[in-house]
Amino acid sequence: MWRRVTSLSPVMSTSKPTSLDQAASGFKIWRSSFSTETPTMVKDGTTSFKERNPFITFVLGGPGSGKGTQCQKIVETFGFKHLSAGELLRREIESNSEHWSQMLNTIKEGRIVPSEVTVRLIQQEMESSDNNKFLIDGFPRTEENRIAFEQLLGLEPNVVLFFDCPEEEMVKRVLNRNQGRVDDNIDTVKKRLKVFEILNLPVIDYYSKRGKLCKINAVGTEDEIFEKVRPIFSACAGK
Ligand SMILES: Nc1ncnc2c1ncn2[C@@H]1O[C@H](COP(=O)(O)OP(=O)(O)OP(=O)(O)O)[C@@H](O)[C@H]1O
Ligand SMILES: O=c1ccn([C@@H]2O[C@H](COP(=O)(O)O)[C@@H](O)[C@H]2O)c(=O)[nH]1
Ligand SMILES: [Mg+2]
Repeated sequence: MWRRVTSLSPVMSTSKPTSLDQAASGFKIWRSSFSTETPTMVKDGTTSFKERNPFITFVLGGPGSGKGTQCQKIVETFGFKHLSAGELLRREIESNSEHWSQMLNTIKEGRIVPSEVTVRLIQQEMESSDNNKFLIDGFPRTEENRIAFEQLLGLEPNVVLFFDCPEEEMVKRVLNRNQGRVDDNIDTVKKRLKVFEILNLPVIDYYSKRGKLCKINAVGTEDEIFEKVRPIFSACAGK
């Protein structure tokens, strides 16, 4: 019942002056204060992150599709480092970092935080990790996110998981989650579903065309779903 998309409403902020950008014009000052320097530059003979040749998995799916739940199981079984983009943003808000109130409002509205913010947070976590296998959960949300990540880090994902779940099931799971998230309410969930359909499905389609997508039916118990995930990583981990 929430699948109909009537317009490209103000769901994200882009770096080019499009109509979407105008709709999100409240972000302009916020965005301009973030550095665009590429932190992967080699400094003083140190190795760039790209040269570590990390194994990168993007984990995508609508709100409540079970991304975080399955990431936890992948971590336990295959030893990946789990980076949830939403969690990194929530941590920034809790630490009262600069722009915390814009981030909070964006999340309450189910919209997308500018790429430079999210990519910077993900990049910092990756570069400071000893682990070289990453699960990047809930990112990229938009084509702009995807391009920003690939350009700034000079890296593409090795695998993209897509947890495909019916909307009714996603709504039920989110509303039962009980973790005190500001976006776990019916109004925000409707908006997040719309944003997912308009902005995230094209990213999923892009990786499908590149032969990188593993689409998983996310209906069933958590263990049943993990049994569909396991073979994807078993091949490279020998488990
Ligand atoms: N297969 C499942 N069956 C029933 N409930 C599930 C299943 N997988 C996860 N859940 C529950 O559904 C809720 C949402 O799961 P989870 O947080 O993993 O989703 P998510 O995709 O990370 O969502 P979001 O994008 O909102 O962060 C949680 O309460 C979780 O315990
Ligand atoms: O790359 C991202 C990831 C998340 N957001 C915002 O955070 C919320 C919650 O994300 P979850 O992955 O569901 O935890 C999401 O609805 C967005 O508002 C983002 O802007 N960019
Ligand atoms: Mg999650």
